[in-house]
Amino acid sequence: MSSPQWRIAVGCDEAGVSYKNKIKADFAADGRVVSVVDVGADDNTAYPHIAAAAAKLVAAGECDRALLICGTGLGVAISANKIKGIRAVTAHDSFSVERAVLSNNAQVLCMGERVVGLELARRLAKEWLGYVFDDTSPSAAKVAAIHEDTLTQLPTMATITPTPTPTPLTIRPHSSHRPFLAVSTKMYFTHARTAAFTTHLLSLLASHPPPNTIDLFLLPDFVSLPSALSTLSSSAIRVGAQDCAAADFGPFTGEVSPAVLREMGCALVEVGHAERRRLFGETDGVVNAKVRAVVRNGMVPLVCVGEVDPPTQGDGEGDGAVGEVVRQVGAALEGVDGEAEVVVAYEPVWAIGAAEPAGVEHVVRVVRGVRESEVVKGRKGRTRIVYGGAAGKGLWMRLRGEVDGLFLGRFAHEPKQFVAMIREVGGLGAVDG
Ligand SMILES: O=C[C@H](O)COP(=O)(O)O
Repeated sequence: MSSPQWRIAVGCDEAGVSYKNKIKADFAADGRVVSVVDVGADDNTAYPHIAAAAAKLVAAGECDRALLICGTGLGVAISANKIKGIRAVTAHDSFSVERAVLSNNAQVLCMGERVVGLELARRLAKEWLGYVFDDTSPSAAKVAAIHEDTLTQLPTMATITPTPTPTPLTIRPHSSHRPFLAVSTKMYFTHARTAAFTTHLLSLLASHPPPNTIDLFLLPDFVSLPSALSTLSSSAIRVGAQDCAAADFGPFTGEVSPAVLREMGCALVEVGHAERRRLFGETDGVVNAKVRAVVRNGMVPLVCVGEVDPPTQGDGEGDGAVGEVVRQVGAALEGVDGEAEVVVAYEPVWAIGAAEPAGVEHVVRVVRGVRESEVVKGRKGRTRIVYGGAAGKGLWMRLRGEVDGLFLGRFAHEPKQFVAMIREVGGLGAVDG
């Protein structure tokens, strides 16, 4: 058998620079290596980004293998394994390096500069080049099983099991749903600002990881969707769109198809925002057609509803709002599969763009009214009701247990603000600075 010709990606964080450079030079001089791509600049880039960049080259078929170095070899392995199709291992002994390839067909080898001596690391990297996985070996079926859907795919929103709440019923009387937290950039951002927002968000989350108990979404403008999807692909933040067409394809110049959004990787589509109803004349019928289009394409609709006028004394403390909002929810969900997952965003129109959110009592009254309405109670699919409209820091502590999450706008347009909200909803402490 002819000896393999490897295309190898190498990378490291600041703790692994000298080993990475030494082994990279070894590879360059090794006749079994045809190319070496160094994804790690010698700066202070955090290891998850380096590891993901190298793993993506392997996943995309642009490299055959990757060798990653950090302080322990652990963080880079964990990060690389987040990339679909990647099997990354940390190994510091000859037998493990051999089995990593022959038993596990691992394409990514990780080592720790603070764990193993340089000469051993170089020797292991050299040995590693000599192993080739045998597709006909008994290990092949086990390796294939690693990537079966049940093991590798994150649960879809519809199948995520709600987190059991340890909080007493008196504090969380109306909601045991997994919290939902989304931020829309509306049309406030340039494309460059969206890119800077996602990059900064990633770096903040690297040092302050979000709890995995919340569904997190960013809804950028359409044009910024591809880069946001790419940048956030290995993070806990999923990406959604702010609107879509009611049809999948056809002569609808300027529209964006829900099928294309799905194809791009969107999981959520906002429909019926008050600004679209007011500025673009979207009626209940249009909103309903779009909700059906989103569900038809396998995504979750974020259905925006809300009364136009603030409550006045003598309207039964907002009962007029309850009736109007329940009516809007009913219209939006008409003909929608009752088993489909839906997120309803209660956004009083008068609170959107305001300095303060609606009062807690008002929100609670309307949200309870929607939750107890036949249109929601009759649904089998998970139906979360979240609040939006000048939502910001501190609001979750006042509304939790009554709403299933928050839909954020201006007050999460700085990455630090969004991270602060994530931590608040996740029950984590504030971050200094
Ligand atoms: O899309 C988000 C909501 O409309 C809330 O926006 P806002 O918080 O800037 O008022």
